[in-house]
Amino acid sequence: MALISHQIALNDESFLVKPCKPSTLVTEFPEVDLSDPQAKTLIVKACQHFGSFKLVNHGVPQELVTNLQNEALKFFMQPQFQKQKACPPDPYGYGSKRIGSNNDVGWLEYFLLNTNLDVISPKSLLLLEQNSENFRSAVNNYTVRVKNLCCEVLKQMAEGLGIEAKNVFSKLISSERSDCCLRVNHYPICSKVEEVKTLNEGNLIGFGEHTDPQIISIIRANNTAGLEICLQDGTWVSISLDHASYFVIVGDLLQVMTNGRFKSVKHRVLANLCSSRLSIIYFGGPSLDENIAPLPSLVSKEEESLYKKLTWQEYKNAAYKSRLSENRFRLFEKYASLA
Ligand SMILES: C=C1C[C@]23C[C@@]1(O)CC[C@H]2[C@@]12CC[C@H](O)[C@@](C)(C(=O)O1)[C@H]2[C@@H]3C(=O)O
Ligand SMILES: O=C(O)CCC(=O)C(=O)O
Ligand SMILES: [Fe+2]
Repeated sequence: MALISHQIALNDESFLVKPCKPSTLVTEFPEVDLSDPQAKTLIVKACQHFGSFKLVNHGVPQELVTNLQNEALKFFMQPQFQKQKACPPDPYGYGSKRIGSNNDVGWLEYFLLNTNLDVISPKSLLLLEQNSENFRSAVNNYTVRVKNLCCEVLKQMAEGLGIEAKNVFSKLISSERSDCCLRVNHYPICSKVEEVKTLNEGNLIGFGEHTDPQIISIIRANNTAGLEICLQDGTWVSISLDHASYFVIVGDLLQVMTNGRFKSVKHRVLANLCSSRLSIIYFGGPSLDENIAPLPSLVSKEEESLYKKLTWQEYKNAAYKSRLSENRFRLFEKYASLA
């Protein structure tokens, strides 16, 4: 199905980001084959250096992805008044151009649902109910499989880190009350290409720089470029993602639980001026009352625990009050208030 070209007015100056450091294409970006016996070692290495990696041979059937993409496109093609029945996002629901509740904007529209039926929010239910049975089953079938994938990847991380209880991370996601969500982002083509080129050296922010607050995020996108990650030296690299691979991102909670061994990576999406982009992201979060702190087995005698304990609810509340690009780690840092 062809992607849609939307007309969104380019009159909001906050889209026009300051020229950012140019991005480079890293050809040797880590790619992990989940069926490779070395996968756990490669995953740990990638999470330490890049806070992310590409994942192939993951076992999620292409059909589930294609169904969800098609249903999502049907949703986005509806008239605005129909989509806006699930607006404004709270954070769940349908959103357009505004991200979160703190004046962040981006060249996109999206829907966000929490997927666990035990804790599903009213807006997520509304979104499911206002759409067809095909939409609901595409969402359900996909989330069941991607959640399993999340757990598999988290088990490999635990094994790779030499942790005895290999379900130490995955049990947080598989719990009945886990706080996981599914987001579908649609970045339309910007029809005013010339205007953007002149005003902003060709850069139009789709989704501004941020880290993901949860444990892990798993991204699937159509073939369109736009996703970038920030390397440790502050340079941005463009991630070329084909339609069959996943991109896995370490979230803030995983950085805390690994006592900083894994890096929660800053990433952003630049809108593509030639073709629209559709991405599907599954965010794996623990139950709201889960205490998050560095795992004792990862804090060696010589080291100290870098972060204090917070529940996911405490961290989530604070994170959702912050701007997209804010450094939310201060909340976890033990010595921040002494500085
Ligand atoms: C500006 C914001 C949007 C966000 C909540 C926040 O206040 C800061 C974190 C943002 C983020 C990034 C990852 C996910 O896309 C998201 C759903 C999340 O959990 O944290 C978004 C939030 C959002 O879109 O509401
Ligand atoms: O759309 C994408 O590829 C990534 C968006 C993102 O980082 C997010 O939704 O948190
Ligand atoms: Fe993100």
